[in-house]
Amino acid sequence: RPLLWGPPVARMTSGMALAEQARQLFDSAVGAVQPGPMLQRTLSLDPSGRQLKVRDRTFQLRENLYLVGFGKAVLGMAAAAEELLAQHLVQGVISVPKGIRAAMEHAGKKEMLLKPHSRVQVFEGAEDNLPDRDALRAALTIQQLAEGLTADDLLLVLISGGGSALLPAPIPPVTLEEKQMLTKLLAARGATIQELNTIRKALSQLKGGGLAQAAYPAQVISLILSDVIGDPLEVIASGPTVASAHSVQDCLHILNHYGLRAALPRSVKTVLSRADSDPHGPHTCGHVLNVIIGSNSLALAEAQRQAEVLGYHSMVLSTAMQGDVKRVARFYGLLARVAAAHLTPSLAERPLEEEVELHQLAAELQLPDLQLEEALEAVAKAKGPVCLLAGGEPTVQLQGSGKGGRNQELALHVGVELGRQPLGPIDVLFLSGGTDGQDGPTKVAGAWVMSDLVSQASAESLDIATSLANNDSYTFFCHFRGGTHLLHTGLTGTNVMDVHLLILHPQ
Ligand SMILES: Nc1ncnc2c1ncn2[C@@H]1O[C@H](COP(=O)(O)OP(=O)(O)OP(=O)(O)O)[C@@H](O)[C@H]1O
Ligand SMILES: O=C(O)[C@H](O)CO
Repeated sequence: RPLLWGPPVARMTSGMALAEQARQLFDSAVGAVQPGPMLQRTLSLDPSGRQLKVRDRTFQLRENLYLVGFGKAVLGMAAAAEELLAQHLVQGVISVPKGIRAAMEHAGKKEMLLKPHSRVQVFEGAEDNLPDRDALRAALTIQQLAEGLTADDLLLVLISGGGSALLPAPIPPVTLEEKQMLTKLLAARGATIQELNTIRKALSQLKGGGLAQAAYPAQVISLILSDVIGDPLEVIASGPTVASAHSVQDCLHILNHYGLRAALPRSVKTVLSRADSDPHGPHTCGHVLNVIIGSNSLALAEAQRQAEVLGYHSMVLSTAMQGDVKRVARFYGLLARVAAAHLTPSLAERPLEEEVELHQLAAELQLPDLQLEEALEAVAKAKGPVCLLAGGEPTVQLQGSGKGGRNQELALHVGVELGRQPLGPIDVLFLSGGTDGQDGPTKVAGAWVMSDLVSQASAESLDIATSLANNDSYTFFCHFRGGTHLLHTGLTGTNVMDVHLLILHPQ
């Protein structure tokens, strides 16, 4: 790929060349949160091979190491952990998504696969991110392993997004089907991941610190790849190694809010009413070390570094992008317009109205870590190509029956927004991609657009409004310019939400 390492950015002008660079930046973000490098950064063995260092803590190894894991990125994490610690590993059990081994083999990603004689037993389950019988079998095997440990043992727990569905262990008499149904209903009614996981914790034996308690008195080291904004330990995969702080009142409030309280199965009511009188109270986790080993901000930091190597002035705007994709797209459209005017103050009039709307929208979106002022100041000083980065997980209100994902839908909306405003002599590119490589139920990670999207689409007789109304962004991008605006990465083996890139390149 000569373009990727080709001439400096200042001499690159064509859209495809910019797209190549955007793709390179996206790849560098994903590369920073690959399981192998992340584990190697976190774990190290002393020269005798008998002491395991995890950040600033040390643990004695004497063939006493066990491993469990659950989540979409856990196969590669387990492979990397076994590579490093094989001589001490007694036994392991992981629960990973259905078909992931075949997909990784197919993609030639050997580093994501366990060796043929691995001591780690693999369960695949939770198709469509819903708990199922296979995931239940995995959870019971993990629970048995944890319960059999002694004070001399060390349990390494590998956790990533998707872990909740891959570790279902409902508290009797709640059944798997009841839990599945409740999870589905809450998700369909728009419950946030915090709300969803509060309910999951209340109904589970292993979530909310339950796994850590099952492993007691063994020492527990939990290595966590975050797929939740703000990296809250108790929310990611429903915090199986984190003391739980939710109350029954919280659960009832959530169930009420989504109109589910009246129709609750008797079993769920029974478990919730018992929780209030639990004599042991919340789990304690003094024997646990929880470590976040990767997150969206780590991925963005690497993309920012890489952008600067390529000659861009680069800034991270936010790692907490959330809210409806249409509003997030409007935000990026306005930002592009205002930033473009800052880059060419002599040519463009200052877009005061847009600036006011941009700040209003930023306040409404409530992005806790947004660096808008700082970014605009940096752009004003830049006098050259600029790359603004953000991450998070906007939401799509599904109305149509088309095929798409939130990244492709966001990119399509941003393309429309970019077409609304004069941007002056500046090439603008926006890219949105899911770091797991799979945007919704499609085979691509996302898409990229430039400010000529609307005119190009109409030249190709493609109707953007209809595609958007039907949530059909994937079909749109498959046709648009022969599919060249789709971001094909294949499954990446990691998962730290989405990455957004806004490039402004003076012509
Ligand atoms: N046709 C569609 N158009 C746009 N978005 C869609 C469409 N179908 C599904 N989605 C969105 O895809 C998302 C689910 O896909 P995906 O599995 O990538 O996300 P996820 O559940 O957040 O998992 P992860 O955190 O691993 O990315 C939901 O947010 C859903 O609204
Ligand atoms: O598994 C889960 O609960 C979600 O992916 C959030 O971590």
